[in-house]
Amino acid sequence: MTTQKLVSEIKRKGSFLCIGLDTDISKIPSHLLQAQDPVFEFNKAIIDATHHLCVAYKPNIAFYEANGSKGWDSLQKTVRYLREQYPEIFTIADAKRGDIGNTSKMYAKAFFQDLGFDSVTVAPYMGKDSIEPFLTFNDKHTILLALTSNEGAFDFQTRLVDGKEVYKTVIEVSKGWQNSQNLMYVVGATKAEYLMEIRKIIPNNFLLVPGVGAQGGSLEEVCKYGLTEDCGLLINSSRGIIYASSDTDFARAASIKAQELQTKMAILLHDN
Ligand SMILES: O=c1ccn([C@@H]2O[C@H](COP(=O)(O)O)[C@@H](O)[C@H]2O)c(=O)[nH]1
Repeated sequence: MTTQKLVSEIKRKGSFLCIGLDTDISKIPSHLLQAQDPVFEFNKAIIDATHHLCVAYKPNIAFYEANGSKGWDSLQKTVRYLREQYPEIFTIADAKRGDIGNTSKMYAKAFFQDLGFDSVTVAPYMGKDSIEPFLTFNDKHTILLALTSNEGAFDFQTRLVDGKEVYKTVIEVSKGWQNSQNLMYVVGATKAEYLMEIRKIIPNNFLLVPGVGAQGGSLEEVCKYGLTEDCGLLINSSRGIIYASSDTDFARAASIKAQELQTKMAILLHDN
């Protein structure tokens, strides 16, 4: 999906919500466990109940890998379902990959070609040759970890090296990579106070912002410095939406939580 199409969907829906499909088999309602693929049934119900309120879904690959080959089946079925039923939705494989060039090429093939995701998250630690194989895919987006939402972000990312924070160097250097127009960046909602500085380096790039909801990040704080003319933000919430109820009403409960965020987003977009 092109950035232009993503922006037009954000405007049409009045939403820049991304729903995280971090589907943990031990947390899904017990009545679904009789199904042949409980994880897919859960995802399908969540998607059907919330697709009109969000513009993106982000399955975190760890939750699928943890179930072995069955997990990959559930993931594949989920992405196919989204592509066939809701082709206007932007899909994010939260996989945090990156390796030497020829290995990254295989990761890119797996997530963009085989699974057909619109985007994948990657770690910048191994540098340019580990990321460029992802960037060669046109109309696909590579989402680079910049400043993550967890406490451990302070271990390396905010450290000064040659007088500059590592996360700023990551963003600045990555702007010079081939096809860097295909880059988006992860910035945690718990780090909203850093957004003013980040927007000075990348005024227009889309940011994927996890950490609203269960991690306590504030939507309003993120928007204060993160919003651009074209929105420029995808705000993710996973547990806060998909586990709103553990009973038979789980999909409706998820849609209520998603609606709460979408309503606030529509106002923020309107006032922007
Ligand atoms: O900095 C980061 C990068 C990725 N994540 C991922 O986003 C979701 C957040 O889930 P919640 O349940 O809404 O807390 C999850 O998949 C993380 O692995 C992140 O939180 N922070």
